[in-house]
Amino acid sequence: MSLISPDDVHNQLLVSRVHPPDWVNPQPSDRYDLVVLGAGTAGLVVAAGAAGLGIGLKVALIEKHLMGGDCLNVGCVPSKCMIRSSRVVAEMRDARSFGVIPPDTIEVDFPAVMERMRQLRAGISENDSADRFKKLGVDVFLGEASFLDRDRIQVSDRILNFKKAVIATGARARDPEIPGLAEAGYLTNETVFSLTDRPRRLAVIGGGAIGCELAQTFQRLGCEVMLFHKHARLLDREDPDAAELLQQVFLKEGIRVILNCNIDQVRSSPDGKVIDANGESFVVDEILVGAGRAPNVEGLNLEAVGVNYDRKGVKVNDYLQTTNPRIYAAGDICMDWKYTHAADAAARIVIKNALFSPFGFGRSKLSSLTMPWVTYTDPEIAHVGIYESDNAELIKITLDKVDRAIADGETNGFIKLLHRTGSDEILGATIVARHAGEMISEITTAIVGKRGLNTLSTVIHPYPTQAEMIKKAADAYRRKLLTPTSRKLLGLLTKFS
Ligand SMILES: Cc1cc2nc3c(=O)[nH]c(=O)nc-3n(C[C@H](O)[C@H](O)[C@H](O)COP(=O)(O)OP(=O)(O)OC[C@H]3O[C@@H](n4cnc5c(N)ncnc54)[C@H](O)[C@@H]3O)c2cc1C
Ligand SMILES: NC(=O)c1ccc[n+]([C@@H]2O[C@H](COP(=O)([O-])OP(=O)(O)OC[C@H]3O[C@@H](n4cnc5c(N)ncnc54)[C@H](O)[C@@H]3O)[C@@H](O)[C@H]2O)c1
Repeated sequence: MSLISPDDVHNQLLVSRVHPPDWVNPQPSDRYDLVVLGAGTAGLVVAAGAAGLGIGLKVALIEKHLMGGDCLNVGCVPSKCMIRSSRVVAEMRDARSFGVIPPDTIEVDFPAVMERMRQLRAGISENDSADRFKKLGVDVFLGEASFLDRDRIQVSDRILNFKKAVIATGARARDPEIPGLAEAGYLTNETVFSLTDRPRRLAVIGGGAIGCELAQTFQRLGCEVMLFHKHARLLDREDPDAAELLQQVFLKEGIRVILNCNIDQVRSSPDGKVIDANGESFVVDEILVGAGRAPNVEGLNLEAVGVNYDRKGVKVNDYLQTTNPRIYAAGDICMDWKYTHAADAAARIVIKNALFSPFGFGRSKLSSLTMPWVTYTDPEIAHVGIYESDNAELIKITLDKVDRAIADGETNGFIKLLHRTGSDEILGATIVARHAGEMISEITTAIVGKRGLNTLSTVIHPYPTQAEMIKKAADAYRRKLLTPTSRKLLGLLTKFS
């Protein structure tokens, strides 16, 4: 049976790279300096980073399913490919406002959208391939890893002795435990990208990152989408104005958003799957669940090595060390930040702390990271640092003041920038814009480089770009500094100039 469906040429290429069917696990070394469990982003970065140093470290990497993990196979990559197709649809629907006459009907060839995604995903997969890691000097083992005792890990018929180990086994869709849901059947991120036919009516459970990105994508690709969310607003952990703006976009695009929802049960009927919620019954063809994540701890036998965990994942300290000091963890298995770039950053910390910090000297901390994130809806919502708080002053600039956004017809958005009261120190920002993800790094760079709004206001931004919004925010800060006295002083200066 194929490891990922459909069993077409693209998925065959993918599998040939990330879980080659004819792979023979190597004879293990006597003792590994590092054994990495899980070959998603975190595991791959740890293994490549340690082996790639060229200092003779013995590194083993174990993967039970597909190397590349969620991001490549069933997460970031396939979702962003589909989002791109769905943006084309949105642009075509909106074409008249640009003076372009669209065809009478805009047809979406859903199987072709999915095939494009599979083709691009297979193309990208080489980077995460077993062959590449073998060439880097990593011993790649395909099979399920399990700790035997404090020194040994078992994978299939091989036993690996380790000095240090890294748990990077990631997370999976959390079962929302709704009566009847399992019996009726549902999709998760592990199965939704295998669809080849478009469901006519799709329910999405969960209005977080997965739910929002995919609800909009499927609606634009021609499904009737109903989005069920527990809380009073979508993306409830994001800036409320950003979430409100997105909600308005969703409603305008025809997504049915059911908020404050409590799903009583799911049942099957001749007409489809019925969701009973908030006193109503909703009939759909497929249900996609994006209701948070559960850590992949099962089968690891963590008890044998004294690694503590709970329903949120493996417990780590700020150095990413588990309760067994020789075992570290990185990525979705142990972190609240469930992002590929966060897994990557954590993996780098693990390499440093596990291998290059004798007696604990020079260790790096997870809490020292400045972590941005982006929800790739349209418009995108990007965030870094703090949200609005009493100790910070807010500057808000809307995109309708930015020439390039006006020219692009993309004025639905804003930047909210927070700086320390009485100083130009940037504490956080939320950007809502079509390409907000491309803009947030300027703010992250400023925060990491300890540069404030005074510096940003001296940075020349090419005209016309939407990122000028950031410069406008910095200029607004400078204007706030002008007091009646300083204005008088400036007046005097002009007199003598
Ligand atoms: C739909 C979706 C879209 C996303 N979009 C984005 C995005 O746009 N940007 C972003 O930054 N993040 C995104 N994410 C999150 C991102 O995919 C994860 O944060 C990232 O993949 C975490 O990497 P990881 O290495 O910790 O875990 P994973 O990628 O889950 O990798 C863990 C690996 O361990 C393997 N494994 C598990 N148990 C064992 C075992 N016992 N033995 C051996 N191997 C094992 C698994 O098979 C898996 O390959 C998205 C996630 C989803 C679901
Ligand atoms: N662009 C990105 O970086 C990106 C994209 C997708 C996913 N991710 C990562 O993947 C992780 C998982 O995403 P997610 O969307 O599953 O989790 P999430 O935690 O972001 O959102 C899930 C939401 O579903 C709600 N929910 C839970 N049970 C429910 C129920 N029975 N009915 C209605 N609503 C319910 C929760 O209250 C929550 O708000 C996220 O933490 C995110 O970091 C990142």
